[in-house]
Amino acid sequence: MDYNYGSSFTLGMAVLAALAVAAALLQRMLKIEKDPREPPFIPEGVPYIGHLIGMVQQGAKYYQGITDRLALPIYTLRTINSRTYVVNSPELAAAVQRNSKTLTFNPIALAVSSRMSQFDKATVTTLRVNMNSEEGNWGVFPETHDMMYAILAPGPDLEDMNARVLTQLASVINALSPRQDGEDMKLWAWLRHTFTCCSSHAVYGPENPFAMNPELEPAFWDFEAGLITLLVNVFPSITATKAYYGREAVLAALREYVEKERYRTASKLIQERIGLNARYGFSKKMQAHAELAMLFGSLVNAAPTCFWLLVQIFSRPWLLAEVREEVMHCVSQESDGIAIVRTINVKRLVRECPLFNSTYREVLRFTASIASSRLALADTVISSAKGDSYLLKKGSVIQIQGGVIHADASVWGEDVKEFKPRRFLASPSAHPSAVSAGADEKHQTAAPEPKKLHPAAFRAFGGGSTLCPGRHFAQVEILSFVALFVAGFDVTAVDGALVVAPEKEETRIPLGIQKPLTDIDVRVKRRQGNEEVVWRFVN
Ligand code: HEM
Repeated sequence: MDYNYGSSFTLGMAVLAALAVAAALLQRMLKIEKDPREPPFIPEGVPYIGHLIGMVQQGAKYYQGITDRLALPIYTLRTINSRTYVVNSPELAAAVQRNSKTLTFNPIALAVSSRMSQFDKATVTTLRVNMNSEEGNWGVFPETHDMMYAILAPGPDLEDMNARVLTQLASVINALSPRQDGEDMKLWAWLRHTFTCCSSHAVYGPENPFAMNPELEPAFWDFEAGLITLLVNVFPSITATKAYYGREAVLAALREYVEKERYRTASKLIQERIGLNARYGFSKKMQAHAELAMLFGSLVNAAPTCFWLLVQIFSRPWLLAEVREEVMHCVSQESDGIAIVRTINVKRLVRECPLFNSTYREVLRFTASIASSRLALADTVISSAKGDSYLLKKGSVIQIQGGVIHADASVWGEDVKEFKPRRFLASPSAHPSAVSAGADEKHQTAAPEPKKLHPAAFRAFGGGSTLCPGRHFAQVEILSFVALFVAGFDVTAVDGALVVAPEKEETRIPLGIQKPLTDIDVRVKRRQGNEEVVWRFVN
């Protein structure tokens, strides 16, 4: 007995000792040296993983909750043995963007895209070479970046893409019935379909994957809806079934697109992308997989932005009347003896319609709660013009929380929660205090000397070296489409009442413009005198 007791006691002691040593080792491994110059650490409920649980469970709301409690311009969240710095102020966002040599996006892009696009090992190795331009401007990442920004900047290549999308959009709208009683439709579903077809035609050409495989569209949107769970990558075929099979279908269609060289009729952007990846030795399969992220980026934001812009304008008669007046100045008319042709001048829409463009930007402020991410390649001190400075340690992730900045009353004014079409009226960077407080939204006017809004405060397109290169194309497709509705159509509820904006879908981790939570039924009717009009765009 004694012997047995003694041996189990000894065994118990040994196990306890082993556990104690393991715990001490673990604690040492997980210990992170805090530097007083770092942004303040936010205590976590559960040691090491409390913030991770919060981020996964609450997503964007977790960050907003911390800001509501503490209102810090920047803070640190400890995540196991690493840290995430969360940036909430435009001044510090600009400072992060300025330090683009050490605070870079590409390692994060590589991690996400290799998972999303299922790159093989050889491709990941190729992508990694000189990824951060350490040895000059070569390598897949640096060259793709420069090529895309050049092609999508104002110039002949962009004009070509614009012309392609405008022809498509006009033909969809011209096909709308001239019947007296109009056409009823589910607005979100219709816009999503229209933009999937027209934008992919403009970017990927007439033989784009959706044109060749009409059943692909629902598969693509299944993939889009479940992307975050898919990226977590824990038994994705079970945990994110629809997204998983959606991605499989899109990847198969992209492989066929590359295999059959259907990109030969695509925009210069896609021809150059595929050519560049081929030069760097990507297999045909990987050239196709690399297009998944581009397809995603070019499709997911235009349709919801267009939805909100249409709904915000058509739900306010005063706004519709004023925007219509602006837009009609950009419309010319001729008759070919058979039909009346009305042409919308797109350049004038962008330059000469201040309220329309201000409403567009307010829609983006209101619905884009996107975070920009960077990885610290070296210890970096960032300082704002206000004189505060912070140390960001090597190996940490930095997140600029666009949604939190877009909802910050100290940046936008006390009316930050309201949708104010005139908010951006005084100038693209005018401070919203330009809008006289107290007046109703119709009668607000731009003040004579508006306080400047910080250039990094408007975050719908990100900022710095990763500022969305597609923003010019997006502006043209969205403004043109909505302008045509404003000029030639009435959009109401099916009973003729004003349309009412639905709630926004509160996805936990928004990857783009928030979508409507529910679709709305609308009646689209040609305006009197426009029944037989053929619409065109000139770019
Ligand atoms: C309303 C529409 C759009 C919105 C709100 C939007 C927003 C964004 C945002 C937030 C980023 C990341 C910026 C960052 O991390 O700092 C981005 C990147 C990007 N966008 Fe857009 N985008 C839109 C339309 C488009 C379109 C139509 C295209 C292509 C034709 C496009 C192509 C891209 C590309 C290629 C990148 C990656 C840039 C890089 O890797 O550096 N976007 N966009």
